[in-house]
Amino acid sequence: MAILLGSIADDYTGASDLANTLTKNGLRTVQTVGIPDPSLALPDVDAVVVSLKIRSVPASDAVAAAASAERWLRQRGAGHVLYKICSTFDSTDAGNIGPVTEALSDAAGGGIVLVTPAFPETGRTVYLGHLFVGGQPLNESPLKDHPLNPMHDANLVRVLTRQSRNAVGLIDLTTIAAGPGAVKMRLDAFRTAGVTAVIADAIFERDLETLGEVALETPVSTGASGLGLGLARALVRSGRISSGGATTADAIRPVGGLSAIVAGSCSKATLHQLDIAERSMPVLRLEPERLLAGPDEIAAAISWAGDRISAGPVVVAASASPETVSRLQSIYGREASGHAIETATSIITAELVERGVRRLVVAGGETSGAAVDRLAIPAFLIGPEIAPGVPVLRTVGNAQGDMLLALKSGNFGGEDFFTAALAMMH
Ligand SMILES: Nc1ncnc2c1ncn2[C@@H]1O[C@H](COP(=O)(O)OP(=O)(O)OP(=O)(O)O)[C@@H](O)[C@H]1O
Ligand SMILES: O=C(O)[C@@H](O)C(=O)CO
Repeated sequence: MAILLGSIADDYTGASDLANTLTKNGLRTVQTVGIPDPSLALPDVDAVVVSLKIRSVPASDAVAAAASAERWLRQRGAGHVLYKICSTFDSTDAGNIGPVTEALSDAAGGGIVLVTPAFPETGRTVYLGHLFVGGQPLNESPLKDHPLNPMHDANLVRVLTRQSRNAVGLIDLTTIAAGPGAVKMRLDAFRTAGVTAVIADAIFERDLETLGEVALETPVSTGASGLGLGLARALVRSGRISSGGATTADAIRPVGGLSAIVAGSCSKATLHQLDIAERSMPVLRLEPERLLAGPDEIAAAISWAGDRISAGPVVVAASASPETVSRLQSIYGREASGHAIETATSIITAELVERGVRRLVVAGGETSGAAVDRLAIPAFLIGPEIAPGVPVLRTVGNAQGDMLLALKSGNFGGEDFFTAALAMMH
């Protein structure tokens, strides 16, 4: 299997978001969970998205994991590797976007890297290097209260500079509107000045098409699904996609079994989706303090779900408001509480699957990563889109048999996302 485009995603929901975008734009795509075991038979595809859980780990661990994935992708023919980051640039001053971008660039011989988290379809735009989430600058958006990576600066040149060894440049919208030739000239000037990463503005899909065309001529880029769209369209335009396009129908053949939703995302969108779900299905709100105190809360949740699940889908949620999250973090620490809650939600997920759940929605990137790892699912085929950035996924090579999943990024999906997702999974 020779692939045209490789991607390393820093979390699992982000990986499915990108895989969805690549599929919608004509690339046959598979999402793997980590570097797949050689024994796993992967379908014939144009693009592979390797999901890693490296957004909120120490930078040196993120660099090592990304470097191995890059080698694996290059060995399979990938001429370009996109490092898929969050469209809200989730990271801290300690990394990991800067260190991983520089390491991937070094591995590819040291070229300049285009960086943009723009994803206009979900309201993420970049202007003069400043990231907007809907109508708000990043630092005024709900991302200011993110449990793991609170974002307090909308100026991405500054944010990336704090994470990088080398200088960071900006390619502004005026240059991008002038087309690929103008962008290449600007990149050349930056390269001569020793800059190794540039934040690129993008507001409309046409900006991302320009950036995708330029990026495809370089070995590495860093961005969200918008840049994926640009790269996919550039590949299709180049005539190098021979497959006649991607299809998603096969991925949603019915799997039967029970269905459940597990949420660990504390994002504003998820909190509202949980309130709406409460009107139509049983929702268990876990007590985070009790989750951290010992195994009793996990056992109680499994028993609560076991009593109800044969009658219809159930929801188990750790999610809480920013005030509750900060109170917990001030007692137990940010990383320790996040990690303990992810472990708890992943144990509950695995127990639900043990009891026959085959259709599963997980809300939150870190939460999804922990759950998918515990289930040891090796890879996913990409099905149709439920909401922008969230496709139905079908497991490949799963020990429990075929399952359908949706891994929802915290801020994605309309208010009825959970019922909409389950309505597409049979
Ligand atoms: N009640 C809570 N108090 C403190 N932390 C919590 C609570 N509930 C969940 N968490 C933690 O908050 C973090 C949420 O991150 P996660 O990536 O799952 O969601 P998200 O950031 O909304 O999603 P995404 O990364 O896809 O945008 C996880 O580490 C989770 O364990
Ligand atoms: O880009 C996004 O916003 C999402 O795919 C994501 O990465 C959230 O975890």
